[in-house]
Amino acid sequence: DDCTQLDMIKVKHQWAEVYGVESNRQEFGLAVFKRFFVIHPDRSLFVNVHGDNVYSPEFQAHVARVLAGVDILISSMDQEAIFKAAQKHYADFHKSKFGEVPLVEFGTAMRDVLPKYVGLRNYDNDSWSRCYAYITSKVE
Ligand code: HEM
Repeated sequence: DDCTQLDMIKVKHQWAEVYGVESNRQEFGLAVFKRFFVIHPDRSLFVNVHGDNVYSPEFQAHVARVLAGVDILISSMDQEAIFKAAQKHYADFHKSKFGEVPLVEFGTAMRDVLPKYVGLRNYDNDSWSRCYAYITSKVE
């Protein structure tokens, strides 16, 4: 299913609660990665960023970089040319260094954690599913 204009508005708005100035984005990111490692226990790709200790400064800095990437994708979702360029940048980076990465599992981890940070009443799982699929869709 498509990530519609309305889905984008909702996701951007809810993302602001998670990642905006008044949020605790570091705590959110840590929760996502903890959940991700439950779903996908293999941490071997993350040795360079101290994946064995998610509380280490090295891993926390990695978390910040990934969330910044998610922020760029979400922010540019409705500006096709910029979005495509950003998406290609991350796709090429992961592909050249690691081959396929478990993006579906990462999305599940995000959606498992999001309701706690967005607020259950506002959280729209369907919009997040559709737009996460969009931002992680295959690039030509
Ligand atoms: C939408 C999803 C994702 C985004 C936006 C994203 C973004 C990023 C960014 C911005 C970096 C840092 C690049 C740099 O060094 O400047 C990174 C590194 C990395 N990402 Fe992702 N990522 C995503 C999902 C994943 C997933 C699911 C995996 C699963 C294995 C993964 C594995 C890695 C690894 C292993 C690194 C490098 C760690 C190191 O520095 O050694 N990423 N990612």
